[in-house]
Amino acid sequence: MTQQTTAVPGKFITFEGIDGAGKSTHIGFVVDFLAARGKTVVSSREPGGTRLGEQLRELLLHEKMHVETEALLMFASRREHLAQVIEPGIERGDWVLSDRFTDASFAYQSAAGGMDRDKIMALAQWVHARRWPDLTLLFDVPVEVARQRLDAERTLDKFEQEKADFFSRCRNEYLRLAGEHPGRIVVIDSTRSIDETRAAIAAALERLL
Ligand SMILES: Nc1ncnc2c1ncn2[C@@H]1O[C@H](COP(=O)(O)OP(=O)(O)OP(=O)(O)O)[C@@H](O)[C@H]1O
Ligand SMILES: Cc1cn([C@H]2C[C@H](O)[C@@H](COP(=O)(O)O)O2)c(=O)[nH]c1=O
Repeated sequence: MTQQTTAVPGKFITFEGIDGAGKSTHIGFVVDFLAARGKTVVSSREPGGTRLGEQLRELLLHEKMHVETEALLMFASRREHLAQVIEPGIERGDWVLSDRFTDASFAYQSAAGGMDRDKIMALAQWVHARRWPDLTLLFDVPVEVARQRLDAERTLDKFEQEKADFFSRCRNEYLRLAGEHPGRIVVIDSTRSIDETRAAIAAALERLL
């Protein structure tokens, strides 16, 4: 008789926040934290995470385009990411981390870019109706703090060059989403020191372990 073993499904954790909020700073910490607890971790990002997705990322971060084209390309990248990285990883029992997912489309293309929210929801239902993150860490800082952090460090891409009111709309939408999904989205006060922020992240992760 053949015995079939089915892996316990893994988890899906996403990182969100306005540009410069500090989310990328903490992904390495989360990888180490979970690995130390015996989890196999896959760390990825959107747009990107696959060969095609990284090509789309180049276009999305550097070419001006209609906001609906932008949303469609974000979801094209996401579809490939789900097929190649997210779903196979979760099925293997891995913990899949993604630097951004669909909440970013609500914040950037809809709230800030002006696209109809229902169209983003329709794309989300089409592309990943049954797959939403188990946990979303929302790194929250005032727009001015994020701007100072970005200015201190790099050449700005298309989104990072947007004005303060664009990021205010993004931030407000992220906070609105957190209010709508309190069981999934944990707001992390990212104005605190890196160590204090890590402690808040660790507490949120413990809930999933
Ligand atoms: N808690 C913190 N205190 C002070 N500086 C911080 C803190 N967290 C991050 N930073 C700094 O802010 C800058 C931006 O951080 P990071 O690249 O992680 O932001 P991000 O949210 O991933 O931005 P983006 O989405 O644009 O990539 C970095 O220089 C980082 O060192
Ligand atoms: C997934 C996703 C991303 N964006 C924007 C948000 C950021 O400005 C960039 C990605 O850059 P990061 O440094 O890796 O955070 O893309 C978006 O507008 N919509 C999306 O769905």
